Amino acid sequence: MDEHHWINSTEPFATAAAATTTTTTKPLLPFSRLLISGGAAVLVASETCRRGRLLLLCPSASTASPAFCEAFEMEKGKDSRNTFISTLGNFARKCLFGILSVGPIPDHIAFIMDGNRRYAKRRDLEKEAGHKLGFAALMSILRYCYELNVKYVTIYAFSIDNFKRCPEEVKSLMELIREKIEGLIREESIVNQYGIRVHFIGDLELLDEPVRLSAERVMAATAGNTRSVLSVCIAYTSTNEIVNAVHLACEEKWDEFRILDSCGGAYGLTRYVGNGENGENFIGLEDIERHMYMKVAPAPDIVIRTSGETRLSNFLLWQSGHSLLYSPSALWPEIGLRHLVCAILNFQRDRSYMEKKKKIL
Ligand SMILES: CC(C)=CCC/C(C)=C/CC/C(C)=C/COP(=O)(O)OP(=O)(O)O
Repeated sequence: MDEHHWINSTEPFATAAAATTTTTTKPLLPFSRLLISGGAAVLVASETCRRGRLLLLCPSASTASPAFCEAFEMEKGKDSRNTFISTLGNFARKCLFGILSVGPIPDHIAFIMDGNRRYAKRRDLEKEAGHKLGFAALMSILRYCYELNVKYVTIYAFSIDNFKRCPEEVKSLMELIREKIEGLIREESIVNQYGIRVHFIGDLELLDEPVRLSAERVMAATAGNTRSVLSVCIAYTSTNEIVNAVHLACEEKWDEFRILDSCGGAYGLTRYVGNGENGENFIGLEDIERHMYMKVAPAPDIVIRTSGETRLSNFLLWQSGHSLLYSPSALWPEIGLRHLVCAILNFQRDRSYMEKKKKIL
């Protein structure tokens, strides 16, 4: 085999097309390997082979050298082994989920994705690579959640405090987030596969325009999806959410108050400020909850924070008063099926304990 070239693309056809002009030596996408041998160029990507789309770039495959053909056959063999293992894995996961579903499945799981940069640092990678791997981990975990019929998933993607990071990091993270947001509505995306409605939660005005526009596009495109809900908290903190909700609730009441008062007889004043027993609270719990960004989902049953941290870091403070907290020591890119299963088992144990306790009381 003469040469191996690595190329940076997830699109097989785009990759193949790009391969004629662009190659780099960095293995950015381990699955995509371009073998150039004996005048034949073939895209040998496990992903691609699995979907049966193997692309020959040479004018005729018969021009390929024996070395090339041998390498090609080896890749095909490896691929069928991988397919077998992944089919077996899917089957085992289905069985496991069937057993788990005998007990109660949480309606809503929230994730604080912590540890992308530490993961990158430990492996001598760029921070951005850590975030990319974090996104890949997120996609797997979302798939497991939706396979388990978890109706609501919420993720902490970017806090208002994260804007204080160095400008280059914020810029590259925002660019990555924009790219990933756009990807959410591609045909083959998990959002389309599982009919997920996506909400972006937070003070979206703080985002750069391209990111905000992408978020709005995704919200509009998925507004008709009803199977599950994904809430992406971005430019979000709980304190900001609460202050904003109180502010909107006050404005709403103030408008009502003015309308009532304009009818004469200080009607608004009597109703809200109080007249003996008839007086109502100016602002009640429901008035605030109606204006929370997170009104799109019930309170989370479980909050999972990776990297062993047990702080909430200004995430869903209003909503998580009764949530079970689960904090595996794995960094976010390392999160996997076992962590999700452990969290759900903890939830099921806690639920049955709470039910027993209620009966005793
Ligand atoms: C759907 C969508 C757009 C998702 C965005 C996904 C994504 C990868 C967001 C980055 C989240 C983030 C700041 C993680 C925390 O790691 P950290 O930087 O705090 O790492 P550290 O804890 O090691 O410092």
